[in-house]
Amino acid sequence: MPSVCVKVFYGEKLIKTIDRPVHNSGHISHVKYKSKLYILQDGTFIQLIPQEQGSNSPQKPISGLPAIAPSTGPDATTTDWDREQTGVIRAEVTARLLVDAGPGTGKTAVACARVAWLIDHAELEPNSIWLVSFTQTAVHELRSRIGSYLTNPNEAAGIRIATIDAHSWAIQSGFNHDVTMSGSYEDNIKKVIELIENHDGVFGYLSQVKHLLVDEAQDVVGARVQLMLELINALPREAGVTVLSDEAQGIYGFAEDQPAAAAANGTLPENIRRFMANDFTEMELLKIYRTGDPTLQKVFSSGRALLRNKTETEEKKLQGIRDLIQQANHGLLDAYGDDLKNLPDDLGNSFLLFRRRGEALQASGYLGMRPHRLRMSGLPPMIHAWICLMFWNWIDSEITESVFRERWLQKKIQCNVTVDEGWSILVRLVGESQTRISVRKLAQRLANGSPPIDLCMPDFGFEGPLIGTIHGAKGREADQVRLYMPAPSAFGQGINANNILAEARILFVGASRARKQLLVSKAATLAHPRRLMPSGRAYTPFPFSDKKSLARSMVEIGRINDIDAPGLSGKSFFSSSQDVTAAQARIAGMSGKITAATAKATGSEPNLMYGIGDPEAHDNPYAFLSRRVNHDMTDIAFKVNEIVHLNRCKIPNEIRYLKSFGARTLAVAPDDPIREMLHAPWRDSGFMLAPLVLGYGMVYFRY
Ligand SMILES: Nc1ncnc2c1ncn2[C@@H]1O[C@H](COP(=O)(O)OP(=O)(O)OP(=O)(O)O)[C@@H](O)[C@H]1O
Repeated sequence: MPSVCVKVFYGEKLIKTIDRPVHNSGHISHVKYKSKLYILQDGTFIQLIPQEQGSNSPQKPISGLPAIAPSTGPDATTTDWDREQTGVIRAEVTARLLVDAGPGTGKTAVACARVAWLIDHAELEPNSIWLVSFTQTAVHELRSRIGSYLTNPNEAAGIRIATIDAHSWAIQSGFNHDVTMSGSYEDNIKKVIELIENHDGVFGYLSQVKHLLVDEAQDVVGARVQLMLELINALPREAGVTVLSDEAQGIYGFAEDQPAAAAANGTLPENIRRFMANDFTEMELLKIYRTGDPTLQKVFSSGRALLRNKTETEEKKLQGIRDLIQQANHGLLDAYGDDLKNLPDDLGNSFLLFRRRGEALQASGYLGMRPHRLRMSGLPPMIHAWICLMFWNWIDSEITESVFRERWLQKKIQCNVTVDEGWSILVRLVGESQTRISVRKLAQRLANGSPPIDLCMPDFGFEGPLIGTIHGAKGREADQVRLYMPAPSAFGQGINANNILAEARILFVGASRARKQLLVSKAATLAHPRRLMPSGRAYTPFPFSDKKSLARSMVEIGRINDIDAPGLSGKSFFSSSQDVTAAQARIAGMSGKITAATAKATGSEPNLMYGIGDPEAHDNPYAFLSRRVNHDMTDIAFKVNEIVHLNRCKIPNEIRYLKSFGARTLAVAPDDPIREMLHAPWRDSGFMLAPLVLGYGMVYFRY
């Protein structure tokens, strides 16, 4: 077959020149590009059609991502990449690489550039590339970063980027029709492994994968390691695999207090070395790009060397990391509370990082109504409010594109997604065809614990500095990092005292997020938040009191199930649909801003209910806390009583100092029996608005 040198244009832009075999049908010559045939125009060039032209064009975006940021980092195809990075980005399509490299050396950037290269140069279809990321929010950022490297950014929408759990859900729900993801996460992963091993359909599905990338692989431990090994095993031999990790940053769990025991059988890279060493080539990235500051570079490189040193004791490693951080400190901050009360104004690009969730919540409390964002484990999925605004009174199981567009206009939806983008995201997720989506499937999909990231907000809050746990900031960077380190004495008091090495790594991860400045302060020393089993709620009992008559504790409010569907539209909380309508309208009005809230108790135990409302007003609550809060409060009251012996074991009358960070959509699956407890039309639609309520205030127990 003759071949020809073809110029590929995207709009006016020449994007590449390639050699291609020519196919002839009749007197028309075609060439194949990315698995599609194009007519050779003028015998020498093909024209890809930019997004705004022709709805059936092969280049029509298959999803409307929220606007993709223009490239700020290095371009995937330019020579900005160093030799080691280029070696990974442009490795053979079928290569299986294990890349271990320190913080800020460009692992994530390289992973994104590799995906872009695989699409643009190796011509893989975007949907044949799977990228596994550690957290939901990282997924969000990876997609826009890849988009910024691609010739046609819209192709980023087709790449399968998800957390391991979301990939598992996709496999399960595709091949096991009575899937419920209700078991423990270990059970669910086991079921997926069984499917991969035994189900021909899954095998066929995985045979379409041409490349698998895993970022932050040092944190893949426990059952997820087995799942990833099975997945790699099930891929066709010619599928490439790129695994990126930094052993020195291994902090394992999703949560800041997940037991280190989860890593007993080793991390994914360790297991790849153990079982698949012959299939993988090990590579390194050497240069630190995150920061040019010499003191920070020293923390990055000396810290990593210390943590990887096999002869040093864990205690010495922890002390060594603390010392390095103190030496790199660009200026000591005031004591914790004073620093937070007097924060400078221009902290938009700063992280305020804490070791524990309770401390981060407390810090958010200090900031009051001042704009800030929050990121950590345990918060509910923040599904965009527009989903609920569109569907709260939609009771059919499907909706067509034209009706969807009409409703969008009628309901005056205002959000950071256009109607076109909204529709194409839904078509991709739950489309029955290009012009019809299943609203029923949408409710099902959003009700499970890992809703698709394209429909979620990355943080609680919209602007200002980001407050969070070090775990929540993993893989990210900011110009300034304010690191509130636990006092050395805290290590005997519940902070992983039996895993000193993990603590050293956590501090290392926190410090190595900084691009320009690292400022260090101490976290509050009085606070000893503990975990409450089984919910994981943080609380800080206060054993001392001036008057000796107070039984009190700070208690975390705002965990995943603290507000559930009955508390938003349930018949046992609201007397009529009209009351729910009024409450939902108030929540809609809180969208996009931080507002003060308080939860007041009505009724008496065991039927006591906490209604959330405006602290100043005396009107009806707009939402109710779930019974889980009552149960945990009762347990905490008893625990506090063990300390103060005041026999004040009744739960508080009021939970003050709450804040709402706006509104999110809460979905209830169509077959969930909870629906029967709700007023119409929420019972039938399954979509309602929930306030993003959070707090870590002091509560007073009664007798
Ligand atoms: N070749 C390069 N030239 C310029 N900047 C680069 C280059 N490679 C990476 N960077 C930039 O360096 C920063 C750190 O990169 P990245 O976040 O990918 O590192 P990482 O190895 O994943 O870090 P960590 O392990 O700490 O999460 C980013 O801002 C990225 O854009």
